[in-house]
Amino acid sequence: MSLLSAQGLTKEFNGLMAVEDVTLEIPEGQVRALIGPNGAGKTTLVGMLSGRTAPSAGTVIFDDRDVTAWPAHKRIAAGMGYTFQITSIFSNLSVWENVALAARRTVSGRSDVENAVNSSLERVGLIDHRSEEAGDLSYGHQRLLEIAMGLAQAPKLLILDEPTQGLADGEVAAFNQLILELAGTTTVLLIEHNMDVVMQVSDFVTVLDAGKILFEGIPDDVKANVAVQAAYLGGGHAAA
Ligand SMILES: Nc1ncnc2c1ncn2[C@@H]1O[C@H](COP(=O)(O)OP(=O)(O)OP(=O)(O)O)[C@@H](O)[C@H]1O
Repeated sequence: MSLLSAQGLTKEFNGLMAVEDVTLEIPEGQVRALIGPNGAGKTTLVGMLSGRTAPSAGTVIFDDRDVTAWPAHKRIAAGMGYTFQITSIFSNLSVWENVALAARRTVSGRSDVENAVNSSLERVGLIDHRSEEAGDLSYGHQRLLEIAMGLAQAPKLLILDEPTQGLADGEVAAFNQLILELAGTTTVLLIEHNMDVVMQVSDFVTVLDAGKILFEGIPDDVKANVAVQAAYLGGGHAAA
């Protein structure tokens, strides 16, 4: 069964088709990667899925409900979580308190919030940093804190927007491990430029190019596809 289903999603900006007639099904438990060259429409598509961008046409069904007209906060409450940007981290609050603030948006009751915060910090490997001021964390740890803030909301679907950007190699490896551990319990939509990460953690890949789906398949098939190589991976020749 699909947890998220998008049909015919389209976004036009003053005549420019940023996303055109995209239909997408994400089954429960899947780690789905969304890739594509700069300007392909990834951010616009995810904006329509998460409620930050109103579509020009199309529908979004999440967890069996038509959420197309729902604002972002209502979708978050229904189980659609996405990583917070570092800009939404309060740098002079502790790591723990930042995650608690996120958790309180969907989890109620003191002990449930505490459990959500502790387990999220454990999952991303930041539990030993819980008392530190968030602003004192390294860049890589701040990115993991964003993920912990998303996880603390106990999402059915976790949307990660370029989570490995700016991470050191060792931190990327830790991120991969985290996603592999989440797989099966949390459905993940991952916008990612790092192809090694995509190959290692995703079950299925959607390739967007010029606002349309160019190809969908398992990572090995995406890697082998000539049109994808031409559009995105920088090699080969597109089929005519
Ligand atoms: N608010 C807007 N107004 C006008 N055009 C926009 C707006 N947002 C995006 N676009 C255009 O829509 C197209 C898709 O942009 P989008 O940011 O969704 O692509 P992307 O795949 O996320 O790119 P990147 O990988 O660089 O983040 C681009 O041509 C962009 O210039």
